[in-house]
Formats: sequence, C-alpha cells, structure tokens
Amino acid sequence: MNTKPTASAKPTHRGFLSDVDAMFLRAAELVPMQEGLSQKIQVCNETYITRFGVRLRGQMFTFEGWRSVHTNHPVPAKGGIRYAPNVDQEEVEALAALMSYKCALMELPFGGSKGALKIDVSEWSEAELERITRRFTQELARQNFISPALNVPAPDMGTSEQTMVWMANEYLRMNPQEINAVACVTGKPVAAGGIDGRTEATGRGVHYAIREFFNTECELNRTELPRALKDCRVIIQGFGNVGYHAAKCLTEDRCKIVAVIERDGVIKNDDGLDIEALKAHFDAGGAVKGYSGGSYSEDGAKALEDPCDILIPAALESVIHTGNAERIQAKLIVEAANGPVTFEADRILNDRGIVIIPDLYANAGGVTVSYFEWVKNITHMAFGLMQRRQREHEQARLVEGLEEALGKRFTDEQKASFATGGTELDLVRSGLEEKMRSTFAKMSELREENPDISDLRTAGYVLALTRIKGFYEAIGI
Ligand SMILES: NC(=O)c1ccc[n+]([C@@H]2O[C@H](COP(=O)([O-])OP(=O)(O)OC[C@H]3O[C@@H](n4cnc5c(N)ncnc54)[C@H](O)[C@@H]3O)[C@@H](O)[C@H]2O)c1
Repeated sequence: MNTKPTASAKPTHRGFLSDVDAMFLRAAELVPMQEGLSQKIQVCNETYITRFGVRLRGQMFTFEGWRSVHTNHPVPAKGGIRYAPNVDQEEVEALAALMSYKCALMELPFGGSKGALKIDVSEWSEAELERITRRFTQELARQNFISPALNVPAPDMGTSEQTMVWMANEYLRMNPQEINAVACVTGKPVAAGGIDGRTEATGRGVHYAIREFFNTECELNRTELPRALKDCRVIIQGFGNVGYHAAKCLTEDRCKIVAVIERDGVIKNDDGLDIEALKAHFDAGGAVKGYSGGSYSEDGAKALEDPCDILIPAALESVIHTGNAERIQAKLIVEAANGPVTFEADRILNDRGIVIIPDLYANAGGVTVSYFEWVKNITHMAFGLMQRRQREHEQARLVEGLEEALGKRFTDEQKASFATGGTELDLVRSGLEEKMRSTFAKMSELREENPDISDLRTAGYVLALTRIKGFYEAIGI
C-alpha cells in the first residue's frame, strides 16, 4: 500500500524538512535575535531511533520507530505519533519543528515533539497492533520519550484513541506509582482519562479557523470568495479523523462538500455529498469507491485542481507542489494536514492571490484540546463536574436576583426548570473556539500592521518565533 500521492509529480521538491526550515528562515529575518539564537531554535534538539523486535505469527519481526524533540523549553514536549509505511527521520523532525511553532503560536506551555513507527497498519490485526504498540511504548518510556512531565504523544495519521489507550496502559504498568501516569498521552477515550471533544478537535478547529477568516474584516478575504460560508463549495483530501470531522463541522454551516479525495480515488457531487452516508460507506470498506451518492474517478490527486472555493488538504504533506500549484483553482486553501503545501508552491500560490490558512494555526485544534486533557489529568479534576457546580451556583444567584426583582418566591419545581444544559463538551468547544478566535486576530493584525508580512503563514511564524525567542532570553540562553 502506498500512502504517497501518485499523480502530479513534485519536480523540484527538496523535502518536507527543508520546506519547514525555509518557512522558518523567511520569518526569522523579521524577528531581531542575538547571534546564533535563530539557528538554535531551528534545529531539532534530539531524535531517538529505536529498532525493536516483536514475536508474531511464529517469527520475529523488526520495527523501526522515531521520537524527535525539537524544543523542550517548555516541557513537556508535545506532538503526535504517526504509523505509516514510508515515514522517515526527516519527516518526523519536520513535524516536530512544526509542533514547536504551533504550540508557541497558540500560547500552549509545551515544547515540540513528534514520533513515528514505520508500519503498514492494514497488514496487521488489532491484537498484533496492540502488541507492537506496547513494545514501542516500552522503548519510548525507557528513554523518557513518553512521560507526563517530559514528552506527551497524541494521535496522528494511522493512530487513534485506541493506540493512545494501549500506550497509556503500558506506561501505567511500567510506572504504577506515578500519580500523573495517565497524562503520559492525550487523545485517550473519555472512559480512560480522555476529554470529551478531543476526537473531533482538529476538524472542529479547522472549521473555527475558517469561520474566523470569514468573520474578520481583512483585506485577505476581500477576494472572489463568496461572502458567506454557506455559499462555499469545498474539496477535502483525506477522510480520516481530521478530514471527516472538518467536513462534518462545515456542513453544520451549510457548506457544500463537493468532493472527497481518498487513497483510492475521488468521489464528487456538485450538489454536496452526504457526509454521514459517505462515512458509513468508507468505514465499511476503507474506500470511497462504490459510494452511490456521487460520481467516482480514480485520479484523486488531479481533483485537487478542480474548481472550488475552499480546498482542505487533510491527509499528507507536500501534495501541493510546483507541479500543480499553477493549476489550483481554489481561492482559499486551509492546511488541515501538516505541510501539505511545499515552500515553492506557497510562493506560487501567494503570487496568484490564493490565500492559505497555514497548518501551524489551522490544525492546532488537536493540540489545544490535548492541552485541556493534560490539564484535566494532572489536576485530577472532572471538568464536567466543576462546570456543573459552577453552573448551579450561578443559577442559584440568578434565581435569587429574579425573586428579589419580582418580589415573589419560585417553587423548587420552577427552579429546576430553569436549569440549562452544559457539559464537558460545551466547555471544550468554547475553550477551543476562543483560542482559535484570539490567535486568528493576532495573526491577522500583525499581517495588516507590518508591510513586510503579506501572508498568514509568515505572521504565524513571526508570532511563534517571537515567543520562543522570549523564552530562551528569559532563561538566559
Ligand atoms: N489527528 C490529529 O489530531 C491531527 C492534529 C493535527 C494535524 N494532523 C494532521 O492531519 C493529517 C491527517 O491526520 P489524521 O489524524 O486525520 O490521519 P488519519 O490516518 O485519521 O486519516 C488520514 C486519511 O488520509 C487518507 N490518505 C492517505 N493517503 C492519501 C492520499 N494519497 N490521498 C488522499 N487521501 C489519503 C487515509 O486513507 C486516511 O483516511 C496529517 O497531516 C496529520 O499530521 C492531525
């Protein structure tokens, strides 16, 4: 199975890590720093490589995995773990660097990290994946590359809440007396110490990012885009965790998802796809082919070039490159995936007036809600319970005020009927929405005020680097 895009080759592409470095350097020129600091921030601090054996099907299989820490100021370092057949060290280091910039941009108190295991998950049964994951966790834990205080993984491509709960459980078995052990990973199922709203968080964050873009008065959205989100036609690449939830949330705002591109091809419907029906079909067979609510074709990568208002790459890095950037017809690209646009393609698209909402902001919903989960775990607080108590308290005060104003007493029955809804999920969503709103405002203001910054990506990097620089300066390095 090949997870790399097959069509539209990348003629002059120099690599994902070089692209992230080039984006960093473009922004670093705009942030005054003492000599040498820029290079210190840019490089990845350390990468742990592990090759371990697991006895399966009567023989020994060797697996290769990585965990990179790009920055560990502040700790813990945070970032997903990817399971993919053609991942390599450079990809992991590029993703770890992006995590540092993302956490700094979102003002989350985490350094940046990322991990990967070279594996084709479709070749292994669930029981086998559990054994492999537990062995991988042992290797990472032994070297402190998984730890609630030092390094906290989360799901990414090819991994899920199931992978996270295996990791958390294995870590707990190795460290039974560690009071915060459950905080060693985020993205766990709610029943095992997770937080409501984490599974949807990255996709929902993508939705909030797009909403902010439409709601903010700025020069960037005075393009040929429709004025309202409900009139937008959207193409999404990747129908996994991020792509599906982004699609689902956008249909809440009545956007039309006119195409979904997957590994096996693309499914299109000009009137808008029924996302839940497509999801049921995809979950059953692992492919969009055969879904009756749209027309199918095999050349998925080509469909990135189809006319639409918003293009959301939510699968792989480097899918928009010098080989197809000139032909992209979307007016807005929202980077739900990490690194889907190469450095050179970014330049071409900016020159063509196509707006990009960059990865370090667009997909930051996942790590933001991971932060809520980590805080919930280390404080040993039940968010829902806290909120219910607070709500009850506020409601009691409101009732007292009303009684005084009206000069009458309510019955217990009447008081109970005033109770409103409100759950951990409401709290998580409103916290995420607020983070996405305030960060977009900061990026957009910086771009408008600074004539040297013409795009949101550079604005995001400049904000992130300014904060990381401040951290190094404060601790005296
Ligand atoms: N999961 C998160 O919380 C999170 C957070 C931030 C960023 N991201 C990024 O979002 C992207 C997707 O992650 P995910 O968690 O949704 O992964 P996932 O494994 O759940 O889904 C990825 C989907 O992409 C599809 N895909 C693979 N190759 C493809 C191709 N060539 N063309 C079209 N589709 C293809 C897969 O079949 C799968 O359905 C990655 O870049 C990841 O780093 C994820």
